Amino acid sequence: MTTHPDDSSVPARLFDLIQAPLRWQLVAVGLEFALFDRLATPATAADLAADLALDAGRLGFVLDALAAMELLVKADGRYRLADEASPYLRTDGPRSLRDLLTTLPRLRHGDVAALLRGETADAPLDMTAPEFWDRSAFSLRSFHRGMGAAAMMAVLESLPEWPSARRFLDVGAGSETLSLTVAERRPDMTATVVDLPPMASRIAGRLDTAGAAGRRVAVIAGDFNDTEWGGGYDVIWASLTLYYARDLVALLAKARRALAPGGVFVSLHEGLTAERTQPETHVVGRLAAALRGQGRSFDRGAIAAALSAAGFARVDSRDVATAFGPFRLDCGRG
Ligand SMILES: C[S@@+](CC[C@H](N)C(=O)[O-])C[C@H]1O[C@@H](n2cnc3c(N)ncnc32)[C@H](O)[C@@H]1O
Repeated sequence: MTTHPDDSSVPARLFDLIQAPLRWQLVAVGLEFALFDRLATPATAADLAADLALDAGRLGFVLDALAAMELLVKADGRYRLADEASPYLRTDGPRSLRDLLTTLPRLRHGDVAALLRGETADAPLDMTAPEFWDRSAFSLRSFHRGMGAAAMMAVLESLPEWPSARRFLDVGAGSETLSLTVAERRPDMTATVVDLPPMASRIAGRLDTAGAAGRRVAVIAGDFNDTEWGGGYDVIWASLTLYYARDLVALLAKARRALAPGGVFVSLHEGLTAERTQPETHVVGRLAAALRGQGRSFDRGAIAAALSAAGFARVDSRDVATAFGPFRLDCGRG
């Protein structure tokens, strides 16, 4: 979707950046006007403009630009949602990223100059408000359904312990999606998620309507630092959540105690390198949060070192490429 994908020279990258905010705005406009849902069936700009009370000529420019980005296909003057984009951009798509796309930019984008000057350009997040947790839950579920769970399942299914695993624990799960996928794919397994009470209640609500697989997923509501997790887990998973450990080594030691003999603790987090200037996805993506005083990224090797300090006899680490950036996988055994 970039102008010159083969040219990574500085001028080409700078020129491309002029377009980047426009690309994002086009997607945002597509969501705001439900263009992607409407174009599940082909329509002309005039058809759509009449429905939306917009000017057909101007709408045509927007639709052409979305077609240039290969999110729409234009043929004989009619536009339709590209097949490849459909599961992600339709509201009812099985992997709809709509909730993620409408919430995450509010956190990631910001007035960098104002934040740099120390002016608080945005209202602080109110973690006591139900709306905060609703938005987080919708955003995380969308992230997990659209891309997170697929990448995480690929990691889990690559573990040598996975075929014989029976009990799975997801610490700081954020949604039921990963555990439900485990339960659906593996009728011989049960899963447990731990999350803070407001998130746990939203997860439990979804599981209630998730049928037989949902009944094999248990929810523990509480702060993972203090709550009892039970024990005997074959695989304990923690992704993008260890920032909230009060004492990382103590939390990992707790995970180790909760493992069954032969079990494995698996962490998937960024691992910053090059003096915290790489990978770009995480450094730039988390810039606004960092400027708001919420910078929480791990350095590469930090989790592996904490696993050793927590008593794991064997720690293996490798890089994992995902649609949402490069990550470091750290596994603790023994
Ligand atoms: C960024 S999300 C990550 C969700 C998911 N693991 C993933 O990889 O996408 C962090 C999750 O950790 C949960 N969390 C944060 N602090 C927690 C704590 N002290 N105890 C339990 N869960 C916590 C949040 O509610 C949220 O669901």
